[in-house]
Amino acid sequence: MDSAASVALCFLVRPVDGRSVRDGADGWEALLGLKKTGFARGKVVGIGGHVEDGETVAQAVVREVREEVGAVVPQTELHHLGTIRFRFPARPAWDMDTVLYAAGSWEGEISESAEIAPEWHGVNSLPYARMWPDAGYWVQPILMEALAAVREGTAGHLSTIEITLAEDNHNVASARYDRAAAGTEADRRPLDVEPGVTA
Ligand SMILES: Nc1[nH]c(=O)nc2c1ncn2[C@H]1C[C@H](O)[C@@H](COP(=O)(O)OP(=O)(O)OP(=O)(O)O)O1
Repeated sequence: MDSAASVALCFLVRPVDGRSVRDGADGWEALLGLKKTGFARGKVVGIGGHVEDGETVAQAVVREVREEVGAVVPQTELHHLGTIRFRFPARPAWDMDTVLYAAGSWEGEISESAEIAPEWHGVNSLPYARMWPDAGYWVQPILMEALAAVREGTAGHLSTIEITLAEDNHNVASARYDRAAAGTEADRRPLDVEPGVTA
């Protein structure tokens, strides 16, 4: 049985100061965070975390964003972008199935928490040297999907990404990125289902 943990991440995106929502990718930045505690401490990561018992995936990502960086994202503002399967063959307890979202609208100020120091980065100038080595395979393409969803409201593509970590649980053994055929707007709705239940 696949016992990977259920995790959800949300990329908040905004136009760079003085730029318009119609600008190309150079005019946009995304919220990442320096992990200060526990798993992946010292790495720059996406904002999010584990789905807890009794929560839907969408409820979990809203809660994690609020806990980690203080922003309140209405579930109606979540754009579903796809899923990443992180596999750690040398440490299967760390396996994660991670649902990806974007949001371009939220309430409250972004602020630091005990777990995360938030950092805005241009979507074309990501801090790869401070991220997981696998970030180079998937973060930028996912942010392009995020921009399409948030800026243009297009249905876009749902992505399925498979990252298998090397024996050191840090470097990449293999990476695969599949973009589904462009979906419908309905595919973009928040995944309002319990973890493990197929939407
Ligand atoms: N290879 C990898 N590359 C990457 O970029 N992010 C990864 C990754 N493997 C795991 N992650 C991310 C997905 C998820 O957001 C996070 C899980 O870390 P944590 O255990 O810290 O989760 P939580 O923030 O939920 O912690 P809790 O608050 O204890 O639930 O790590």
